[in-house]
Amino acid sequence: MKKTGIVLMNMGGPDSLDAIQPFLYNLFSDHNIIRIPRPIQKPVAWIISKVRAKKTEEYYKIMGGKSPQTEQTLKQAEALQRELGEDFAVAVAMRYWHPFTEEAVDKLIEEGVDSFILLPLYPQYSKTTTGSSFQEFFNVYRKKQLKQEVKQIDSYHNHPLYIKAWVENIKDELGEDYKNFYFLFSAHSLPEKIIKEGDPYKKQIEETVKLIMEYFPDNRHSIAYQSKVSPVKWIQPFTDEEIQRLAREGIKKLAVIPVSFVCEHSETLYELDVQYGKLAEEEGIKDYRRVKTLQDNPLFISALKELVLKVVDG
Ligand SMILES: C=CC1=C(C)c2cc3[nH]c(cc4nc(cc5[nH]c(cc1n2)c(C)c5CCC(=O)O)C(CCC(=O)O)=C4C)c(C)c3C=C
Ligand SMILES: [Fe+2]
Ligand SMILES: [Fe+2]
Repeated sequence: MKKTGIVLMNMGGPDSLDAIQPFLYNLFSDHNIIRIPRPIQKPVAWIISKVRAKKTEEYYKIMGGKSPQTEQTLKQAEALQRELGEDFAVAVAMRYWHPFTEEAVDKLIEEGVDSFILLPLYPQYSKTTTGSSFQEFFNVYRKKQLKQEVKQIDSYHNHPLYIKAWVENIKDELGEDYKNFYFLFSAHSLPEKIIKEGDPYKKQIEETVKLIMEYFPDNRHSIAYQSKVSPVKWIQPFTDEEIQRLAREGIKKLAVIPVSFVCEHSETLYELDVQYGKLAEEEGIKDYRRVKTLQDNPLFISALKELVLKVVDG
């Protein structure tokens, strides 16, 4: 019987306070995410990770000492495995922390898979995220001299079930009162240069938002970008500045929708909930809500299943 290996790709997050610096070192060593001249990338990554770890530690402490990303991604993998059944084997491949891509590939080889499907947990494609995970997979694939067929799913920012999962989470959070909320979609920002080089990420975010808003024709909305890291120019408006602008406009009921994320981590639990929740309160926004990420929402897991089956049917 043939078996297909699903490589469920995500960023990964520190699973303890001690893991923060090595996690950051792996991240800053990646030329796809931050372009430091190659000969000095690793030593510079070591220095930046040492410095940044101190700041980052503060918010992982508030989150209970670790990122919940790994646990939630493993839950998504279990749910997808149940949906797909025994002709498939699902393994999680994290880019910057355990379980790493090589661990996922070893697990799938042990399970005897005949082919691989690469499935990123990034609905919108960016070469900094999905592109980097694909590259890492092919590094491992070449190193192990594998021969199995590989297919990849680049993005699914407009998949109807992915859109419906967001609609469901928004209505679950806001209830009957949803019509009275301003919707602020917050996506991870990127250096402007990457978009100018042709990265489809921003266009795909805009399309996801347009499709979600077809279900909410009477709500006002806008898009903003969060989590700028380096001193270069990043895509704007920034989420905190947009919250301040909306407060000045007199918005009192604000729903923030973390549209580029499918599980919880520092960008949602610390930045959106703690930092921007406080900012919204200070700015006079009376009802600030943050819609939860999709995690193992059955509609989202069905979207992933459909994407896989479409590739298999080919
Ligand atoms: C250095 C530049 C970075 C780019 C470009 C970038 C793009 C990018 N990131 C995500 C999603 C996540 N990033 C997360 C953490 C994180 N990202 C960067 C840097 C860049 N990201 C850093 C330094 C960190 C560590 C935290 C910090 O020090 O601020 C996470 C959370 C990990 C966790 O806590 O579990 C996510 C998720 C996307 C989607 C993206 C581009 C589209
Ligand atoms: Fe990031
Ligand atoms: Fe980030």
